[in-house]
Amino acid sequence: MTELNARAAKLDAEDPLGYLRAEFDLDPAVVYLDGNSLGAPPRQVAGRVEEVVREQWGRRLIRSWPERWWVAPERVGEKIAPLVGAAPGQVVVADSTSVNVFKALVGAVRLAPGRREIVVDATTFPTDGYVAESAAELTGTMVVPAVVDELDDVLSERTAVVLLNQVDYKTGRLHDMAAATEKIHAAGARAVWDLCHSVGVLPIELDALGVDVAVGCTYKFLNGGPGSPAFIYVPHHLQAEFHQPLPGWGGHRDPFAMESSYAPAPGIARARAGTPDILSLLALDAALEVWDGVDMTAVRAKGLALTGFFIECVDELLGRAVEVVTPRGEWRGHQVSLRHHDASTLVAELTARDVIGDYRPPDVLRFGFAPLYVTYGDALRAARALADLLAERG
Ligand SMILES: Cc1ncc(COP(=O)(O)O)c(C=O)c1O
Ligand SMILES: Nc1c(O)cccc1C(=O)C[C@H](N)C(=O)O
Repeated sequence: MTELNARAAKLDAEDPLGYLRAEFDLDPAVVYLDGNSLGAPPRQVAGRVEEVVREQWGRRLIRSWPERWWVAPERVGEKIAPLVGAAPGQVVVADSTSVNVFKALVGAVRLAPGRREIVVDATTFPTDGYVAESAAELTGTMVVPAVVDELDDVLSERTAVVLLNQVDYKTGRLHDMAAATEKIHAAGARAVWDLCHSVGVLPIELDALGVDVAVGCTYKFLNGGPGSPAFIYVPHHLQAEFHQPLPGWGGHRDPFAMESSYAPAPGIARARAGTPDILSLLALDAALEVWDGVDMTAVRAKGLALTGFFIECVDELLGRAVEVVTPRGEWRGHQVSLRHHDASTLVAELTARDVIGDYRPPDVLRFGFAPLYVTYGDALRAARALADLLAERG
């Protein structure tokens, strides 16, 4: 046994979160390192979805709406709230992240009257940039791209809103939410955070940091399933003024009164738009049960240790054949990105060997390390598989 094998075995044996892997329905033959794109299914989800279809839909039929479904977006939002440092009544699950970015940006621009610029993280996931352009067009503002480390260069009395990612989807870099939010507020602007790659990764403190609006998806580290609905956070003190641009009946103060004019619900429900996607929402509801009693500090510690161990394995087994793009210090999420000119083919070949990561253009191999189910042994096997592939090519 090599030294790396012995280390991986010891780390797995001593892992305080190791017991959680058994809660996921994973193929033991597969090394799954793409939970930063689509999380793995917790075991209880399949049965719960079946029960929802058979009992709640099949037997209770439309009675399920008043009995339990209509308030599910807020109820499931309360399960996400502790994961993002939000007191009750400030998170609702609804729509996709793209739709929520739109609601968040337009709503936040309206909270910054007289200001004409939306600053957007220049390396953001494309949807945020596309949606920001549209939000700017509709609100008479303009988009200003920014390097997150150089916010001072773009912030001014013109800035209405700044949209940033806590963790960059391509490099895995973690940004300093506290420092950036403080700067944004010092400039008199609103801070909107996209938490897609950080929720379920590290302790997040939205209330404590005074974040204005946040959005995030639930199908990555929260394991809600393909297309599970996203969430949006608006703190209590901004809710009354938060006028989002999709005033569907779902966000009305009295939806079933069917009034002819729109009046927003008094609380976070005003961030809803139309009918909730119940099957996906209740799959997410079941998936979130795995977080019960899990300490986010332990999750973060394991995520850093796992990604750190993977980087060590890459250094030792691959040397300079690839470039580690992800920061080696603590400012990273739970993914490691490697640069190689033939990244796309390598990812396909790794998948054929049951090691699943993903490719992001033009030259990045991305590996996600979900601490609830990825092992140190998985990290080593992935690095070794990549090293073997490159060795076979000579
Ligand atoms: C940072 C970020 N924002 C948004 C999205 C996706 O938005 P949607 O859930 O609407 O597809 C993703 C991933 O798909 C993402 O990585
Ligand atoms: N949302 C996705 C989808 O519907 C299909 C494939 C991938 C995704 C993703 O989530 C991509 C992901 N946000 C990323 O960081 O690249």
